Amino acid sequence: MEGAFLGTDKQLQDMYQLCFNIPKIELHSHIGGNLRPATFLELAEKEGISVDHIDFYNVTLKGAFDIFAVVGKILNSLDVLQRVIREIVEDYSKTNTRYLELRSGPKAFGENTKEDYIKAVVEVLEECETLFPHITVRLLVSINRSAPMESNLEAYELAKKYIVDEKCKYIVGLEFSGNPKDNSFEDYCENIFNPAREAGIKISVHTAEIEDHHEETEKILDFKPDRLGHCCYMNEEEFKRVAELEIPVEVCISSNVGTMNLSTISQIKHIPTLHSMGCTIIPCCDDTMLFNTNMINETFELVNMLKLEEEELKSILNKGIDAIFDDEVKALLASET
Ligand SMILES: CNc1ncnc2c1ncn2[C@@H]1O[C@H](COP(=O)(O)O)[C@@H](O)[C@H]1O
Repeated sequence: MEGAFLGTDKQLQDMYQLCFNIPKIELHSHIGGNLRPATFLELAEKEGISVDHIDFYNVTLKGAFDIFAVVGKILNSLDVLQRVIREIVEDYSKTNTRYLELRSGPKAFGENTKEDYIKAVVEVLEECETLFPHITVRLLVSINRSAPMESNLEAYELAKKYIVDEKCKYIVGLEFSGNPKDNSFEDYCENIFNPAREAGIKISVHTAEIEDHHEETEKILDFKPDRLGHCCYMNEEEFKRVAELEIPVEVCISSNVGTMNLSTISQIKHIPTLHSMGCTIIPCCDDTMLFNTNMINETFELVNMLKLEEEELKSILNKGIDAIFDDEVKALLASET
């Protein structure tokens, strides 16, 4: 594998093959951003919703939230939700992803409640165990910074019910996401994240996805989530704290190129910085549909970005196993590698 970065065709092919073969884990994957493109177009047509305003070749942060607005209209029943999840799991399984933590905010469709949404996810994940036996799939319940507090409180109560009271193996934590321009992490600590932590619920937080959010970043690092997502716009002090606190970071290369308005992957600096400081980094897709990506691609781009040899890649992926939220599966995956 040595010299793969000089980039002869054979070396690149070998590295790509390795990125396919190597067992992968995905810890940052939003259901609403992972529809198959064909399914998205089929559903939009069925609902008579125009997608002409969407530029799929250049998805920026604004473009991403334009797409989520459309997804919110077409992903409008439990049947569609279950179909979408089945397709997502099948596609991840085909990329040799062995463990997948999906994330989503529960929604009420028509007569159905948000709890019905959670039940439908659990039901289809159970079904996927038979359909796609080589991949284990779990859910993080999203706390959405763009949604009203009441709606997030309901999502939290549901997460607590399924994780703590019912010990449902399919739901393994909370995550904080949504349009980073809306509200602040701190707004959700008193009613959601502090009690969640006390109840033993694991938490992943989108952090520094946009510029000049240092005040929020400080509060997030003070809280010390179990994992962070993105960390695109941190200053030196913040990177140092992530390293000292040993918080694993979900890194999403293709997504960052889009949301940071970059023209090439080589312009990404935060991932090499995190890596050079000894942080655990886990390559993830974020939204496969929006950023036209998959786990093989994200792994391959990480290898190129950090100029990794095969053993270094294995070591990064192995370290990531320790960051997954399902402790039982963690032990199983660790024993297999
Ligand atoms: C591009 N980077 C991102 N930054 C912040 N939040 C994101 C995101 N990508 C996705 N989401 C969050 O996930 C929701 C869609 O999935 P669900 O409807 O919950 O399944 C989006 O509406 C947004 O809140």
